[in-house]
Amino acid sequence: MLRIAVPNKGSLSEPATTLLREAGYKARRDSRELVLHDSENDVEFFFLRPRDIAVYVGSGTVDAGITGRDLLIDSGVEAVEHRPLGFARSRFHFAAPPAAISSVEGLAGKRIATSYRVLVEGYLAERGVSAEVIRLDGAIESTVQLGVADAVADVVETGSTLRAAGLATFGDVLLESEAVLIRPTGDVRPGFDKLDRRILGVLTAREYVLMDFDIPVGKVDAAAAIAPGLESPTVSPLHDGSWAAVRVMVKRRASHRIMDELQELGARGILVTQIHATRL
Ligand SMILES: Nc1ncnc2c1ncn2[C@@H]1O[C@H](COP(=O)(O)OP(=O)(O)OP(=O)(O)O)[C@@H](O)[C@H]1O
Ligand SMILES: O=P(O)(O)OC[C@H]1O[C@H](OP(=O)(O)OP(=O)(O)O)[C@H](O)[C@@H]1O
Ligand SMILES: [Mg+2]
Repeated sequence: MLRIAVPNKGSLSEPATTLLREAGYKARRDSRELVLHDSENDVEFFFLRPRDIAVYVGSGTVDAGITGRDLLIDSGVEAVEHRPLGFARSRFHFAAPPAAISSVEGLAGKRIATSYRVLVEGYLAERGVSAEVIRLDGAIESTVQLGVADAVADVVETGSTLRAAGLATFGDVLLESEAVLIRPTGDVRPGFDKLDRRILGVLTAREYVLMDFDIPVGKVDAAAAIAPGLESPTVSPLHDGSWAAVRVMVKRRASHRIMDELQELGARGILVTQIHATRL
């Protein structure tokens, strides 16, 4: 039975649960449930703190886990980042009051508050900057105002938390993070590939839509040039022999541009349908 660690709280928890549900796994009914046995799919889910998940996977206690890339790196453990999952995207930045510090070199001798000590100390060491790193659990942006730090190093998504605290980022982005599927180093555990295929099926379905349209037969080639599909479009004859029905997968992001172009070409009855799962 495959043992999978899933975030029980925070930004990762809900999207991870949704992904697994869409991949056909049993969902927990109560957010206090810590273990969920899905006998139909021969897997067991352990709901754990996202920061601890890398540790359980790294030690091989569980066979797979979902966590953040930043948390995996900060844990310092060795585990394989097997697949990015496209949610909980964030950037990791230094920030300080704009007039006070504006470069990484300017951090020398200063106090930096962060929840990601290993990540920050690694970055500073690489650049030969010596500073005091203060490890705190959260609300990092408040530490400068509270006088316990001169700068922070934290997760930024929209930047509104930083702005509200009167801080501005400086230097390079330390890390681009998102949720990732991780596994222990060494041989892939039995059942892992099936989990991975199911997840990939859902991620691909989210990326594509199905497009149907009718087009005069003489314009099918031009339509296929606009929307070539993955292999090639499915073309079916209409009862009126001068028209054809075409079905094709297109990238969700491109779907409106493609509809514009097909309509200009002479396509009619263009329909876009959501795909729930795929195996390509
Ligand atoms: N506002 C955010 N937007 C996007 N991703 C975020 C945000 N905050 C945290 N993350 C990401 O979510 C992952 C989990 O972070 P963490 O465990 O700190 O949870 P959290 O969402 O901050 O919840 P909490 O701090 O309440 O426990 C990390 O990979 C982090 O980069
Ligand atoms: O750039 P923004 O969109 O403002 O998001 C970034 C903020 O979100 C997270 O905080 P969270 O809400 O998890 O609180 P925490 O600091 O207690 O972890 C993160 O630690 C930042 O503070
Ligand atoms: Mg947080």
